[in-house]
Amino acid sequence: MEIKKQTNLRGTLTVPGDKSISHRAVMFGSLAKGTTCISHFLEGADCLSTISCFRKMGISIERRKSEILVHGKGLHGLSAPEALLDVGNSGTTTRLISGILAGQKFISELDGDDSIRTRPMKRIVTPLASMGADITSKRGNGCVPLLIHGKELHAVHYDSPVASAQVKSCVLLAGMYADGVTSVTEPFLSRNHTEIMLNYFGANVTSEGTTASILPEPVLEGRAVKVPGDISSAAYFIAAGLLTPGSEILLKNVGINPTRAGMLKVCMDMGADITLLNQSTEGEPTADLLIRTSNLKGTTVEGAVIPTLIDEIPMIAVMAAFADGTTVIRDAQELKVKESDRITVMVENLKRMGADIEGTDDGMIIHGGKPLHGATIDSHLDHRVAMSFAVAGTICDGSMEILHGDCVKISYPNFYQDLYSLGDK
Ligand SMILES: O=C(O)C1=C[C@@H](OP(=O)(O)O)[C@@H](O)[C@H](O)C1
Ligand SMILES: C=C(OP(=O)(O)O)C(=O)O
Repeated sequence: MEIKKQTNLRGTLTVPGDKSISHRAVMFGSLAKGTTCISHFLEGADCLSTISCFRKMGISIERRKSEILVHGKGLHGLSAPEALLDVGNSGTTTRLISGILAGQKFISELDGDDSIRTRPMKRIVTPLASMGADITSKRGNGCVPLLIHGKELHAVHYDSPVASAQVKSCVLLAGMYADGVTSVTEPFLSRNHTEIMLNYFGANVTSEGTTASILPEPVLEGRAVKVPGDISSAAYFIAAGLLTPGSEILLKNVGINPTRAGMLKVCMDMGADITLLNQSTEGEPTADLLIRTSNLKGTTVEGAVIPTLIDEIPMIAVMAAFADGTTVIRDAQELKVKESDRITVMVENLKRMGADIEGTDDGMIIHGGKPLHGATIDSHLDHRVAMSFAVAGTICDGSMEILHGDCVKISYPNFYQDLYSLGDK
């Protein structure tokens, strides 16, 4: 994929629906009684993997032009899948569905692509096993393929060593099938979409600090879910708008849940001109984001903010390379176990562009403001890496090529069309 330089980004953009919320709407809709109607659903490959898994367990899911209809069968309505469940590239599908499958009365098997086959699943197998689940990593390496024999589950309190919404959600979902109150404490608060949406569907989830608890056997009712724009997708246009000279763009209806919106805080710390308009606090909070070209300066990104912007760090690293001064990113060791090792891959590719960057065990140190030029970038089939460098390519001089650039289909199928929709024609 060849990337062209752009100037004067102007206009309005609606980014695709939130990936995390789209996955959950399909899953919880499948376990609810009645029909769940999902609007602005993300038609990315990851969310389509979730649809395919639930269809294989007997759930009828209709894909209409502007909405998805999930005809749920209740908490105990899934049927044994005839074939293995293909989770594709999606960590969210794998970890959340495992919590559900652990409590079923049937056996199931999960497998996916080469990337998901390297991602750690012990982090969910350990708490699920403590609840009485029977899960085996078929290759004995703690990764998929996973074989799950559904069992009667016991309620536990789980102290998670990682701030991960996928681990938290997995345990809470298993807790729906347990014999008492199940709770999870995490070191920092991760995204709380599961807690919000399960309650909306009729479950009883309470949150106190970094602990979330769920009562068993909820009666979930089908609902209308309006998926907000994905702030992780908006991140590319926030960065492009801030860094491209002569820009003023409006990103409509973006989710700004505080457990997800750390990118906005970091941008403000870097000196960004961002205005929040039309804020709504009904359900998941949303706003329109007005982005204007800004002179950015370096900052420090660490601690509790990390889980609230974990997927945006590749884009933040690129912004930091264009900003003046030094940016330090710490406490982000989770980046090593995403679709690629995002510390190594960002450092390797930013160096190719001429950046002064160094990887650390848990992040990066970027001395910004060096002249950057186009390069051949290896996305390592990681959608966030491809999109971050595509944005970089619209700003820097010289030709930029992204290898395996089509991996953007995982979370943003129309990314390149949208990227070129705002610049001078
Ligand atoms: O729960 C979710 O929807 C997600 C949680 C995060 O993963 P972790 O839970 O592994 O941090 C994030 O990186 C992923 O893109 C989506
Ligand atoms: C890490 C990501 O997703 P997942 O864990 O669902 O594969 C991501 O989208 O950046």
